Amino acid sequence: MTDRSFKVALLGAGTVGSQVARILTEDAEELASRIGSRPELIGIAVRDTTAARDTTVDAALYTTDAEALIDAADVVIELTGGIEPARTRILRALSGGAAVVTGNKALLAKHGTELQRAADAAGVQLSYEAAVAGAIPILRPLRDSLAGDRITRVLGIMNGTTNFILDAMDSTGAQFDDALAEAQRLGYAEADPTADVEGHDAAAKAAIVASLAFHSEFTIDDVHCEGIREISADDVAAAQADGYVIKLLAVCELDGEGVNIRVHPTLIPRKHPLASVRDAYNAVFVESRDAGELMFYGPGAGGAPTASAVMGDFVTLSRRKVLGGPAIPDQSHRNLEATSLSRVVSRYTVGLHVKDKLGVLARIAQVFADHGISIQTMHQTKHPEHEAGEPETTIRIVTHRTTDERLEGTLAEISALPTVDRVTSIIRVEN
Ligand SMILES: NC(=O)c1ccc[n+]([C@@H]2O[C@H](COP(=O)([O-])OP(=O)(O)OC[C@H]3O[C@@H](n4cnc5c(N)ncnc54)[C@H](O)[C@@H]3O)[C@@H](O)[C@H]2O)c1
Ligand SMILES: N[C@@H](CCO)C(=O)O
Ligand code: NA
Repeated sequence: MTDRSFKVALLGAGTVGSQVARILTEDAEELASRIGSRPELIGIAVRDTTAARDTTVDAALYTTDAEALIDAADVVIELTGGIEPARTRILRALSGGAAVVTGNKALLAKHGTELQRAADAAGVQLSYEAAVAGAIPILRPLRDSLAGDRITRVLGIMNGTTNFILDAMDSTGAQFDDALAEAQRLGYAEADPTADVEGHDAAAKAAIVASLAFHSEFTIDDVHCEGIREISADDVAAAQADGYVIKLLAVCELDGEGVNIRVHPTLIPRKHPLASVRDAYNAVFVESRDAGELMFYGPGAGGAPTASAVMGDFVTLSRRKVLGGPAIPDQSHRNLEATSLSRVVSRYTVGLHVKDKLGVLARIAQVFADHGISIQTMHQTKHPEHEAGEPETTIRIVTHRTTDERLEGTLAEISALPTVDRVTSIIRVEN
């Protein structure tokens, strides 16, 4: 079997692409045995062929002519990132009959349907395990291992940078800015960490996960997204005092006839399995009708770990190519709609900065009651006796379950009270 070969084109030789090139080169024999045919790396598309690179990879493979490479390939591995020209190149590969592996979450979360339709039309495989939670096998478990079950909810820590920051704040009491600087120093965060910190990276991954878990088509525009920039050391300390840890969670859950998809900072009990996910690790917690609760854990980023996921897809679809099995077509037959956040029911912690005066607490509690929100706990920080001026204090309220809409109305009224200075934080609580 291994005397036959097939042609592989790699697009991009950055953090992940360079690791894929290394594995394709170093493990050529082993891969040929696993696939049953020899993968021949015919070229690596880069922007600059003269840049310094890994010497284990044949320098003659680098080219700037991505299109010629794609047209000659049986399998295309896209690791350049961004929307264009990645989208056009993947469509070109698929329509030309090449199978495609990509880790491009930004592209999939925007144009996944278009790419899947192009793959279906050509009868070729499109695989993207690396796009969500790096090395962690999560997309194929959702699509294949759980194909006979019914998933009800997925909770995920799907961004390594923000988990590193929140973990540093939790374990050292660091402020957000200092933890972010440390994440940048260690190379976890991008030079421009906006997509990580604002939750957009996790939102793209949530859209991809929700599409597979609920057999429907969702894009990043269907995801409600809040980042972690507003989380303070005080929020983290208050969560700790109550037995919680703050994580940036991606939540995808059945909501009536639809699916609610959201990314936001969340308090989770310290005994929840997701609470123990430290540093830049990722984890995805899946709840389903028959399997019950499953957790997938591991490195969610980095060159070699992400290359492992790319290679897993590569070997799997190459085997299918060699053995002649059909590609797995689009699985979005349920056509569920994304639902609005306003009716999602959740518990909340609310921080308020207020005047420390007779009747303030009672007045605030009354507004919650007027809006039908039940308070679980209310905690007031002791005012330092030595401070000059009108005494002020911080109160922290944990609510029972309510809707986002109802909480918004309550806080609008509370913010307008003359004794209330400002709402310092609103964080959801997950059980
Ligand atoms: N780095 C990770 O931890 C990680 C994890 C999961 C998924 N991903 C995804 O994998 C992909 C690659 O990520 P990365 O970290 O290797 O990025 P990177 O920026 O390190 O590498 C991308 C490379 O592609 C090159 N490139 C960009 N446009 C090109 C073009 N038009 N033609 C040829 N080359 C071009 C760049 O010069 C760069 O060398 C992205 O889609 C990313 O979202 C990365
Ligand atoms: N910036 C991403 C890389 C992996 O997708 C993260 O921090 O998780
Ligand atoms: Na993965």
